[in-house]
Amino acid sequence: MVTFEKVKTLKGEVEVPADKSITHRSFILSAMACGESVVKNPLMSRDTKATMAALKACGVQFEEIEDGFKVISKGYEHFNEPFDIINCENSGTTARLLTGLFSPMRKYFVLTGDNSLKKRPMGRVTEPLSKMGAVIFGRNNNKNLPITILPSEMRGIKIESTVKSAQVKSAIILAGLQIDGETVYVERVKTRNHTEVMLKYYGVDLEIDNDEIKVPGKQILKPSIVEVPGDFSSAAFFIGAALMFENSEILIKNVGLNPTRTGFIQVLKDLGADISITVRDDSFEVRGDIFVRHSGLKGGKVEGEIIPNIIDEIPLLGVLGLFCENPLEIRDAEELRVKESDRINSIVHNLNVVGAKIEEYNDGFKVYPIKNVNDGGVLKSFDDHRIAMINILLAKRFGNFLIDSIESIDVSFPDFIERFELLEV
Ligand SMILES: O=C(O)C1=C[C@@H](OP(=O)(O)O)[C@@H](O)[C@H](O)C1
Ligand SMILES: C=C(OP(=O)(O)O)C(=O)O
Repeated sequence: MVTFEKVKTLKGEVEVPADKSITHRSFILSAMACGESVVKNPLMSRDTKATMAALKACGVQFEEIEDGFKVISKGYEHFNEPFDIINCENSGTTARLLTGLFSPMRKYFVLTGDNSLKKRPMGRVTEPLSKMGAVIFGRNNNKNLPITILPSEMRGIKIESTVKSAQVKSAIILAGLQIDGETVYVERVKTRNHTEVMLKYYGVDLEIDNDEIKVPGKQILKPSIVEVPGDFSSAAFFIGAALMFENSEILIKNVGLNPTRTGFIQVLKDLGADISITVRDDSFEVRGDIFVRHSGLKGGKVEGEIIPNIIDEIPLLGVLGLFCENPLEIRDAEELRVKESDRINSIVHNLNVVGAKIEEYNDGFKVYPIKNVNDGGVLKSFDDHRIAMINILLAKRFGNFLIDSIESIDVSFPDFIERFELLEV
């Protein structure tokens, strides 16, 4: 059990750890290129270490340098067959992207994960990859880890997205660029586009034509130098905190501001939040600073095409619902049920513990402004890093609440508490 002292106000400047999505991709794309790439300022967390370990198991070298890693590879055509099972730990991004990466390699791979990841859906990648010719077997009728990838003959075809997932899109693209023919991925609702943006930076030819991503086969990646910006989804906890703690003012520096990730700012501004951004650099992935001042929020309904853009921030948005003038309703977010925990269930559970009224739907929830905070209780983190960080915010805002465990923050933001406490006044 963990407890925290009640905090009133937060003030000052903070930097957040490097972007998790971009770190995974910078390791993977550097490994696919033939030669020496450099990844500066990567996130070194449980999830990204799992991706690095998997690539090392295929013979890719990671040499530590002062501000990151040199990645030395013979290119994707010359990956070694791993000697052992690959453990993707807690990371959906590792499992899905590596399934796409490995499936055309004509080698034998076995992928597994921790107890949470073994429950998360893999059919969303094994099915389309199998349509492209991949031979993949897995537990529960190929729907769950562990999975086995066997040698196969894949070819480019047209794949229509069935889930709103950047991980699925990325898996198909990573496979498509290694095989014969053109792969077309049709994405009806836009998801984060780091894979597309970064592949172009690594010299890959990719055509984006409305909702179609066209990937010519048999492409070569050129070794590159990348610097990973701060993670918007980690910055979101400070944006949310400034709006939860009265009189707060926080400047968050050097954050990735890719527009397919920053919908949370738009949603909050629509609710009445005082947030401004300053773009500093747009050369690799756009980045800049975010300034947030405590302000009143109106409430309302958030649904539709914005949802994939804010998917990792929705549980936090639920907490902000407590501080809105009117109820805040989230719909179309059924994907939350298959994250590290069932995040709809997790948020409903914890907001009930603090004394809020909250209605649960299959695809979301409705939070009512909080009237009477309970005297105390135990918040549960469900082994989910984003829920654990939310619980820390709730415990510091209301006092008196215990949290069952916060170890999972290692997955994306290992020093969250230290950075948060520097802002407390
Ligand atoms: O591609 C990525 O890096 C991610 C995509 C999203 O998952 P889905 O693709 O399952 O929506 C997101 O929730 C996850 O944190 C990271
Ligand atoms: C869902 C997440 O990550 P992943 O799918 O990579 O486990 C997350 O970081 O919130």
